[in-house]
This record gives sequence, structure tokens and C-alpha cells, in this order.
Amino acid sequence: MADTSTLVIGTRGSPLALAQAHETQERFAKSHGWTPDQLPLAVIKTTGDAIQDRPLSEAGGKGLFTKELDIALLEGAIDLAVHSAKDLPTTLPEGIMIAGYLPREDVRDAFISRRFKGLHDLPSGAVVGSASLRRQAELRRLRPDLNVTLLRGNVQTRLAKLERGEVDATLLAMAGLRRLGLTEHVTAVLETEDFLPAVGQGAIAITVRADDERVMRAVEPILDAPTGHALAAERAFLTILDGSCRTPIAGHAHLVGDELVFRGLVLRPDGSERLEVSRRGAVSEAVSLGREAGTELRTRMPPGFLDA
Ligand SMILES: NCc1[nH]cc(CCC(=O)O)c1CC(=O)O
Repeated sequence: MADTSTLVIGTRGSPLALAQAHETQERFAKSHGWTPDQLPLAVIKTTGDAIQDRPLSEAGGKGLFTKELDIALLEGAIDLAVHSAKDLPTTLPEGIMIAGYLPREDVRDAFISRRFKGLHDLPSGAVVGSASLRRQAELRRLRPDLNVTLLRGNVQTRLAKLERGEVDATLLAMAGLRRLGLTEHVTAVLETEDFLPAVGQGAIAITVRADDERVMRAVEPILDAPTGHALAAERAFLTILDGSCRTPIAGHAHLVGDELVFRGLVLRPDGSERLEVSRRGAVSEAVSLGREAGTELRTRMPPGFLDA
């Protein structure tokens, strides 16, 4: 391994992943005065990057974006990995842990269209593309008259498909658009009350080797505690419901004063049914709060809901 003042950052190669890795370097520069050459980037291609034609839920789920980075961490080729928290599986491989999260970006989803001002201005039959089961199901629930289709690719690819007229509208995370400097494309921002984000949306997770205290100590000053509390609740909620990665699930926690306020929901993929839960509690209870919310939804779900 390199000397004590060098850490190799592992990242995927997509423009968003690179922006997140650069943000991590900048936060190290601010808090430690480290220059980018002390934090070299190792760009690692993941299985998920190669799959463009199918929903990832069908191809094998979230681990597709993390497996190669996990291996690089465990082999010592990198010292930390930078991920969109939203894309991290609930269970990580033995020997790897989440050190924490950078301060969260905007958690909301954006509505993007060239011709229509908002979700409710879309004419019946309009084509709305998304790769997210959660967004597809919420769209179908709010507007059963729309033609909701699969739209894959990275953020830029999706915007290009929209420009070419392949779809009338799409939804993307504000966080990614902000980090890429692409907010000029946003037509309307969907408030969390109306359109609940995915668990982890807007947060950047840093993973490390579970036994590497040197790296953990170095990373600690750039981590954000409020984001950590929110993510603890959200990920605990997801863990309880994660029976199938084909289930549309949303969950969001945030601090109000020193209290954690959480909302979560599950939907049938066709949008015909939607179950919602909310909880408030102390930050110290973040994990049990998330678990209880998940358990409540499980008990309220009709048989077969998760397999629909
Ligand atoms: N699954 C793709 C993905 N993973 C993270 C983001 C955006 C950034 C974030 O949510 O933190 C996106 C694109 C999107 O949902 O628009």
C-alpha cells in the first residue's frame, strides 16, 4: 500500500460517478489540505455499466454496480470507494463497510420535458420513460393514462433520448443533475410530499475495508452526521422490505431539529396499490425506526404484494 498520505479512490467511470469522486477529492482538500495527486482515482468498470438494454432489476440488481469495486477494495487495489448510496445493496460483502456519507444533495426527483410543463400537463397516452421501478409505479398511480416505458442509460444518454423525441418526458434525480451541472434541463421539481424519493437518493456513500482504521480515520472529517442518521433509518427500512429487488419502494428520512422524520412506501408495479408509513423518533433510534416502519408495511401488505 502507498504511504500514509496517499489514498486510492475507486470509482465507476460514468460522468456522475466521476463527479462524485471529484467531490470527494475536493472535500479532502478542504478538510485535510490534500492535493488530488494524494488521492489518485482508479476508474473501475462494473458489470452494471455494460448492461443497457434491460432493467437492472432483471439483470441481477444493485450489486452489479458494486461488485468490482468491492473486489478492488478487498484486494487492496483501492483504499476507499465512492458510490451513489441509492445504488448500494443493503448487504455488503464480508470485510467491507460504509464509513459514512458526504453531505446530502437535493433528494427530490425532477420532471424533464421539452413540451410539457409538469406531470399533470402531460396529455393522455404521453410516453414517459424511466428505468426506476419506483418512478414507473408512482407515475402509473398518479397518471394511469400515461404510457410508461423503460428508459435506460446514464443521465446524459437519457437526456439525449428525450431530445431525440424517443419519450415525451422523463424523471431524474435532482442530485445527479446538480452534480453534473445539468439543472438547466429541469422543467419542474417534484416535492417529496408528492413523489417520495428512493432510499439513499442524493447521498454519496464511502465504502472502506472494515478493518482499515487508517482509512476510516482519514475519511471521518469529510463525513456528514445528519446524512448518516437519515441513511441509517432509510437503509434499515429497505433491508426489511428487500425481499425482492423488483418491488417499487421509496423512503426518505430527514432531521427536524434533533428529531428524525421518516416516510416510506411500497407500490404495486402497476400503480394499482400504494401503502405508506410514517415515523418520527430520536436520532439514536434511527435503525429501529426504519426497521419498525418496514415491519409495519410488511404486516399491512396483502399476500403476494412483494412478488407482484
Ligand atoms: N440509478 C442511477 C442513479 N444513481 C444515482 C443517481 C442520481 C444521484 C442520486 O440519486 O444520488 C442516478 C440517476 C437518477 O436516478 O437520476
